Amino acid sequence: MTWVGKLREPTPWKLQRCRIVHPESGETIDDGLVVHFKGPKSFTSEDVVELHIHSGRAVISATLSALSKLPTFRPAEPGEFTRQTEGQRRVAVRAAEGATKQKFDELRAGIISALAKVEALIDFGEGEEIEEGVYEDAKSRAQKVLDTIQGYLNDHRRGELLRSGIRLAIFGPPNAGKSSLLNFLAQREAAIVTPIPGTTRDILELSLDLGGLPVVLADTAGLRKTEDVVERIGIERARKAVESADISICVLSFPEVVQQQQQRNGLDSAASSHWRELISRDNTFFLFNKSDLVDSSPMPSPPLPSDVETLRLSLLPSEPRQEGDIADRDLTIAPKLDALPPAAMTVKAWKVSLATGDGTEEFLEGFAEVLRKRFGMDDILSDAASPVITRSRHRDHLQSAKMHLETFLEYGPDDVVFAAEELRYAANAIGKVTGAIGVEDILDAVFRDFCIGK
Ligand SMILES: Nc1nc2c(ncn2[C@@H]2O[C@H](COP(=O)(O)OP(=O)(O)OP(=O)(O)O)[C@@H](O)[C@H]2O)c(=O)[nH]1
Repeated sequence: MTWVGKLREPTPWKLQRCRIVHPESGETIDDGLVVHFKGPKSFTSEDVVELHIHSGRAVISATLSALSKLPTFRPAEPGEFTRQTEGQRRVAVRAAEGATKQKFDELRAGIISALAKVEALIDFGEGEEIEEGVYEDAKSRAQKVLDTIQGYLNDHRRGELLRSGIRLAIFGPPNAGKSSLLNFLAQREAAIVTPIPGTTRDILELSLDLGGLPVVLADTAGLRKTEDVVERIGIERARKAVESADISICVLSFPEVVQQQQQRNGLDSAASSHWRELISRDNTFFLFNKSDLVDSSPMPSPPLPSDVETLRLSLLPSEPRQEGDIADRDLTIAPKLDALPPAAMTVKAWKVSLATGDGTEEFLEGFAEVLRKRFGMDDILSDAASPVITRSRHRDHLQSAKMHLETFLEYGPDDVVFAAEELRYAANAIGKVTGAIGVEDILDAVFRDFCIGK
C-alpha cells in the first residue's frame, strides 16, 4: 500500500483521528478515524485500512466515490472480503503464527554470523591473532544459507498461487457448454447461456473455491473461424488467456466430437493452429459435455468410444505442427501412447451433462484432486517446516539474497572488504522481508563469537 503525496502512513493498529481527503481534488470529505492493520497481521493477511466516518449518506457516497478514483480499487463482491479458502486459511494461520517469519529470521541470522566472521577479519585480522579458518567458516555458513534459500525458491510458486488464486481458463468451440460450466462451478448464473453460438465474446472472470483452493476462473469466447471483428478480438483474447493460465479445461460437445470422429472430419469449428497448440498443452484437461444427448439420440455405427480417455488422446495431435498448418483432419489421428509425456497418462478427461448433472460430481472431485496434485498444495499444507512464499516481493528479496551470497562465495580471502559488502546486501535483502537489519546485530554477533573486549 502506498501513501500518496504528503500523507503520512498511520501508525499500525492504533485508532487515529484523520482528515479524509479526495485524492484528486484535495477537498476534505470528513473528519474521521482510521486504523491501519498492517499485513500480514491482519484479517486477510494483506494491508487493511478501516475508515470510521460519519454516517450521513452524502459522506459515505463521497468517500466511496473518492476510493473508486484510486488505481486498482474496486468494491468487494458480497462476502468477498471475508472469504478465504481452506488452503488460504491454513497458510494465513501459519504466517500469523510466525512460522514463516521464523524461517526468514533464521536465514538472516545465518548471514549475520557469516558477516560477523568477515567483519572480524577486516577489523582485527591483521593486528590481533584471531583463530584460523575464519574465512572458510564464513563461507560454509553462507553456503548453508544459500542452499536453504534455493530450496525455498524451488516451490513452483505455490504460495503465490494460493494467495492470488490458480488461474483456470475454460475454452473450446462455440456452444459446447463453456458458460454452462462456469455457472455450474460458480453455482450461480454468472455467465449468459444461450443456444446461439458465439454468445460469449469477451472474457468473464470470477473467483471461487474449488476443493479448498482459490481459483480465478475465466470463461472465454468460443474458438471458431469468424469474420466478425468483435468476435475475432474475443477469440484472440481467449487464446492469450489459455496460454497464460496455470491450468485450462477444454469443453467439447460429446455428441459432436463423436460424430465428427466417426466421419473423420476432426474438430471443424476451431480450425486454427492455435487450437491445436492449446489442446496439446500439458496443462489442458477435457470435459466432454452434453452426454445426455448421446444417450437419447442413436449415433451412427461404429459404436461410441466408451472410454473418455481414449477420446481425449485421439484429439491430441500426433506430431508437432507447423505454423499455419490447419489440417483439421489430422486431429482424429490417435497418437502412439508411448510418445506422450508421462503427465498425459494420468486421467485428464471427464464426460458430463451440465444440463442433467450427470457425471458432474466425479468431475468436481477428480478436478480438485488434479489441482491439489498439480500445484503441490497437499505438500505445502502439510509441511509445516518450510515457509510459504505468498508474495512475489518476498521471492524477489530471496532471489536478491541468493545472488549476493553467490557473489560472496566467488571472492577469496584477499577481497574481504568486497566480500563483506555482498553479505551485507544479502542480509539487507532478507531484512526487507522480516524487518531491517541493524548495525547492532552485526556488532552483537562479532562480540558474541569472538569475545572481543571482554
Ligand atoms: N442438452 C444439453 N445442452 C446443454 C448442456 N450444457 C449446455 N447446454 C446448452 O448448450 C447451449 C450452449 O451453452 P453455453 O454454455 O452457452 O455454451 P458456450 O460454449 O459458452 O457457448 P458460446 O458462448 O457460444 O461460446 C445452451 O443452450 C445450453 O443450455 C448439456 O449438458 N446438455
